[in-house]
Amino acid sequence: MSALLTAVENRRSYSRVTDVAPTHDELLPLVAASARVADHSALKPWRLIELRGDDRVRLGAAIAKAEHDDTPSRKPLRAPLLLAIVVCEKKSDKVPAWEQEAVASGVAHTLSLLLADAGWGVIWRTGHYTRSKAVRKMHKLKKNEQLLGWLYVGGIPEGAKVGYRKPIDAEEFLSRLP
Ligand SMILES: Cc1cc2nc3c(=O)[nH]c(=O)nc-3n(C[C@H](O)[C@H](O)[C@H](O)COP(=O)(O)O)c2cc1C
Repeated sequence: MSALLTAVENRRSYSRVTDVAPTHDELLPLVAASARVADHSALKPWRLIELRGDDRVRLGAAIAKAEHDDTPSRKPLRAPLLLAIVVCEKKSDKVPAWEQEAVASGVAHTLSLLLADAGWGVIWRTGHYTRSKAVRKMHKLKKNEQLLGWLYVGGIPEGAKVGYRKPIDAEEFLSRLP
């Protein structure tokens, strides 16, 4: 079995992580590799924003604002590092918005896999507030940008139980044209 197949098969999400996180410099090669996803017209319609320390408190306040809640949300504090996934829609006659979202999404999935392979705990999270005005503003998104959520990243807790996802019957998902 190839190392890639094993890595993909073994990937799982960690909803609980410890407070260690990859540094900016450790992330760079993984981000560069993730950029190798298929990208129609090579528009690179994505970017990532690192949220660490008090950045997460600011996100908690923005979430509360979006949800008309008096108490700041503690959700962003569940991991030491959040990577906001941003799709940056580029002007193109050839590549519609949905294709550009597919590229940004591909980057996020690939980066999740590479982070998992490097030994980090990762989970992709969103929420009703993901595309709210308050959360947009806090990330200083431009008009052509939208959030696809955040990769929550941290250390894998000792003795963390491996989640189970029932294997699919691939025959059900792969068929010939009717
Ligand atoms: C776009 C996207 C958004 C998601 N949002 C959430 C979320 O807000 N909360 C959550 O618990 N899981 C969310 N998930 C699912 C988790 O990332 C994860 O896949 C799920 O918990 C199953 O775990 P597994 O990946 O180990 O099978 C999201 C996944 C994707 C792709």
